[in-house]
Amino acid sequence: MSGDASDDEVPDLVQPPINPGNDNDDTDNDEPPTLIPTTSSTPLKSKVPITIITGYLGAGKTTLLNYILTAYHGKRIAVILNEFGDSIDIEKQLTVSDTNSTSASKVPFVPLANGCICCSVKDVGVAAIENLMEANGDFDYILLETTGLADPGNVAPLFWLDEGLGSSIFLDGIVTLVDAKNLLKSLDEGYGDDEEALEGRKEHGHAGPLLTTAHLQISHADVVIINKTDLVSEEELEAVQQRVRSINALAKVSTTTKAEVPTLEGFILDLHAYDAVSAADLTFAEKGHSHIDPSISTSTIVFPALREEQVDRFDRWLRTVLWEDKLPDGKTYEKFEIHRLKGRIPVVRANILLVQGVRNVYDVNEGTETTSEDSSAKLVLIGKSVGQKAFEESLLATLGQG
Ligand SMILES: Nc1nc2c(ncn2[C@@H]2O[C@H](COP(=O)(O)OP(=O)(O)OP(=O)(O)O)[C@@H](O)[C@H]2O)c(=O)[nH]1
Ligand SMILES: [Zn+2]
Repeated sequence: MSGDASDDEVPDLVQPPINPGNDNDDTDNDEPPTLIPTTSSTPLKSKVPITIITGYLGAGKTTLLNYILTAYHGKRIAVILNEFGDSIDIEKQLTVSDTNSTSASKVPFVPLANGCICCSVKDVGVAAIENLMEANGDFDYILLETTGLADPGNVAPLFWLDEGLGSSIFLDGIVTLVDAKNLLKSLDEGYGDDEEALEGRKEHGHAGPLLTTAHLQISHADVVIINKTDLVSEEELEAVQQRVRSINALAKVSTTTKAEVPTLEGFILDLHAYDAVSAADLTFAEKGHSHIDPSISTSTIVFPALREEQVDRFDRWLRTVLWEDKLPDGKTYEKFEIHRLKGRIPVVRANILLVQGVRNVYDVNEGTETTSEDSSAKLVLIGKSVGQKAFEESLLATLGQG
């Protein structure tokens, strides 16, 4: 091991200077993202994973939660329902809880069997959840069920935080439930997406093929569970699977009835989807080139391993693409949008770089493998218009190889 860190250290989790999704006026019901000092007397504890569970109304989110709570013994799990002024969630509490059901709407926390608790919150955020944990003791795992219309791309960056912030939780992964019977219709027509939401998305440059909440929930997923398979024929199920894979070739896809997934650990829980990038993750994505879905697709750029002096240029390319929504180095291109990004970028005579991104937040870490001369780099992009040739041309031009 070389003792001293080189001065061009790989950047930590990088966020754009201004978060374009957030207006910056100080609404006073919003807790500021305070840094939590790590110097307190609390002994070092391991961080608690949080899994975000999304999926449209009735897709089977609560069914999955109940299944996990029954099947995943030996862990204290906190279930958090993100209510957003949605009355349905009171019902959810009742479904999940097996005690205290009558007072569920008054008491924020409902104790569940096997030491789990359930609560319903309006403002999801690290501070809110850390308060919850403080008030209720330690938990081994947190499951956050979002409302059916939530865009996971807005929720994920709240929990995907830099080590330096000293947070006690970390984002483990996003699990999206889809309803086998209704998914194709939802992707083609939008579901429950009110006019306003669709108009809003158009204003954000989503003209052209319809980009629905169903797309967003699939494109950001680490795991997609196609539930309610009992309601469709084999052919219908096959079509749904293909459509899901064409949108997101990085996600693991499985099919279930009553959300009964074959295993939990490593399959929907404890994924470490935001800190690891395995070669296997990218291999499948590289093969998929179908563009069945008109709005969102997965695309892989393969390019030669970087020389050390190209690492900064690569980072500049990422910043321009993710923060400015532009392809650097002057090529004409179609307007695009990146939801998720993963890459393994070997650097000649140095360690491999592992790249992770969700929307405009990204992270580059050094892996342990060193690079052989002939290994190539792979960058997988999920989003709108990510299949265009201009991506590769722009990247190679920025690296000085074009
Ligand atoms: N036929 C069939 N019904 C299912 C399946 N899984 C769940 N359901 C039923 O579908 C309904 C909705 O399931 P939930 O788990 O409440 O779905 P949800 O996504 O939590 O719904 P909301 O919280 O309302 O958004 C319930 O009546 C379930 O019993 C399945 O695989 N097949
Ligand atoms: Zn539910």
